Amino acid sequence: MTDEQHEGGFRTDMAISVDKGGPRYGEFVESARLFMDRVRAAMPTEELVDDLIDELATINAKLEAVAIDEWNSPSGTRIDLPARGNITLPPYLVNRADATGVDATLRFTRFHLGGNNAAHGGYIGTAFDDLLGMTGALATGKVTRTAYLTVNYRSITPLYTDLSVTTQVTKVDGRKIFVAAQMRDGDRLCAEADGLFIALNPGQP
Ligand SMILES: CCCCCCCCCCCCCCCC(=O)SCCNC(=O)CCNC(=O)[C@H](O)C(C)(C)COP(=O)(O)OP(=O)(O)OC[C@H]1O[C@@H](n2cnc3c(N)ncnc32)[C@H](O)[C@@H]1OP(=O)(O)O
Repeated sequence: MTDEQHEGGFRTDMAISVDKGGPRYGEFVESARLFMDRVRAAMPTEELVDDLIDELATINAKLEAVAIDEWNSPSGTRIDLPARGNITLPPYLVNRADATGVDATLRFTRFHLGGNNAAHGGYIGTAFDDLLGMTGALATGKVTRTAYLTVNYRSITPLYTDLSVTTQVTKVDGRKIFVAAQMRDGDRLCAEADGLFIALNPGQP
């Protein structure tokens, strides 16, 4: 897909894929996630920091050599991988997805730490935004964009725990898709959200 073909600010066809980046792309993304966790948890010596800067310069140069535009990258389009292979998103697995809503399992790790072993509220909002955007897309067959998203934090959201996220379409009114979501640790409600997503018109920036 070229820049001209994507018709506006978001993909019109979502450009989903299962093979870009090859069979070990998922392992690569998980290694990058583990690296982010390790950085967050590290108390390195000065010498180790020197070493790591050099090693990372080599890795970053290799990745710079294969950089590609957002419309064609595997990140965000690999629907066979957690969070579509997008390291920006907290890793979730979709268990069910249809026009009425989505059920997913999500696990926050050290990278997503807010404080006192609990997840950062911004990452909870990020997870809701993406899964509700997916809900809007599946409800309409179109790309949708967040108009508003309200998050209520009801109880502490733990790290290293399988959390369930459930989303529902509550109302569709033309281009407006009203949605809701809940994040639970077992039976305990950790956070809930409601939002409005707007189906983009063709060519809309
Ligand atoms: C199983 C695997 C499948 C995989 C399948 C792939 C799935 C792949 C998923 C990807 C998931 C990514 C999910 C990321 C989602 C973002 O994060 S998007 C980024 C964050 N959001 C933004 O940047 C949005 C910025 N705002 C805008 O661009 C524009 O304001 C909007 C939201 C597009 C609306 O503008 P517009 O299209 O010109 O529409 P406009 O005429 O203003 O409003 C339309 C209607 O909505 C109402 N409205 C608009 N905004 C509001 C508001 N804030 N409050 C109340 N009403 C509002 C208007 O009043 C109007 O109502 P009516 O008069 O029709 O009754």
